[in-house]
Amino acid sequence: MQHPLVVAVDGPAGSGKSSVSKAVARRLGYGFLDTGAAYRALAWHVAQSDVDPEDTAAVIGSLDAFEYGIGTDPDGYRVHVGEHDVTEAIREPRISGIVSAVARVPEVRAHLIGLFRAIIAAEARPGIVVEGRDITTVVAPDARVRILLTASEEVRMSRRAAELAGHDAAATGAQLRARDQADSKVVDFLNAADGVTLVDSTELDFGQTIDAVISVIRAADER
Ligand SMILES: Nc1ncnc2c1ncn2[C@@H]1O[C@H](COP(=O)(O)OP(=O)(O)O)[C@@H](O)[C@H]1O
Ligand SMILES: Nc1ccn([C@@H]2O[C@H](COP(=O)(O)OP(=O)(O)O)[C@@H](O)[C@H]2O)c(=O)n1
Repeated sequence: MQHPLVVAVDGPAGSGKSSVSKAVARRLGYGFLDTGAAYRALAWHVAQSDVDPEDTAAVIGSLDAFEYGIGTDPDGYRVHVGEHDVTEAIREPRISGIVSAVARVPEVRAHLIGLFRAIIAAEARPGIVVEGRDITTVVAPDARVRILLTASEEVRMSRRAAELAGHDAAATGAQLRARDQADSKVVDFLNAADGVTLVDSTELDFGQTIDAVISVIRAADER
């Protein structure tokens, strides 16, 4: 028996991974880990250090001074880099615009994957919902529950645009599409790998999507 029970959730930008996983964790009394936040926090750190995100060697060099802090409480979710609370700053379009360049570096991925595995292993709650792009395939391929959460591109764009009210909706949509294209060259999060259950939220509202994910977890529990 695996401790904690790991629920791995992957999917493209705006599919609902973060909000749905957090709500599922809350409902089940599980921990929650947003792995994209770590890539975003590193992109923030790179920008803060005036490092060119396209300069691979400099990005790798910046890992040494990257003091990342994140908890797994779905209710008290804050992201820190050193003393800085970057929870809101890492969601800004200027960070979304450079995060893929940082995330494609293999040394960066190896470093952060080690961190994620340590956080998962240290989880004290009975389970943890971990969401990202390569959780079902690379970070936790042995997870008890593996889900690919998708939604049509149109729906994902309109959800993200609603969230970033005040920013240009067309620019937000174009950035989301460009980021998915860049990210999908590094890991495949558009097709469900063997043993991964597809949950398509295009026609589901938020509550129905949470219920769909919980049904997959319950079904796995009964196996
Ligand atoms: N099934 C759904 N129906 C309507 N809105 C949703 C649904 N799932 C997620 N959302 C909303 O869409 C937005 C993007 O979700 P988010 O969890 O940030 O996606 P991701 O982490 O995959 O990028 C959020 O504002 C969230 O509340
Ligand atoms: N497991 C992961 C999670 C995120 N990422 C990278 O981190 C970025 C931000 O991830 P995110 O999950 O916060 O993005 P959204 O889908 O929430 O917009 C992605 O665009 C990827 O470049 C990754 O490479 N692998």
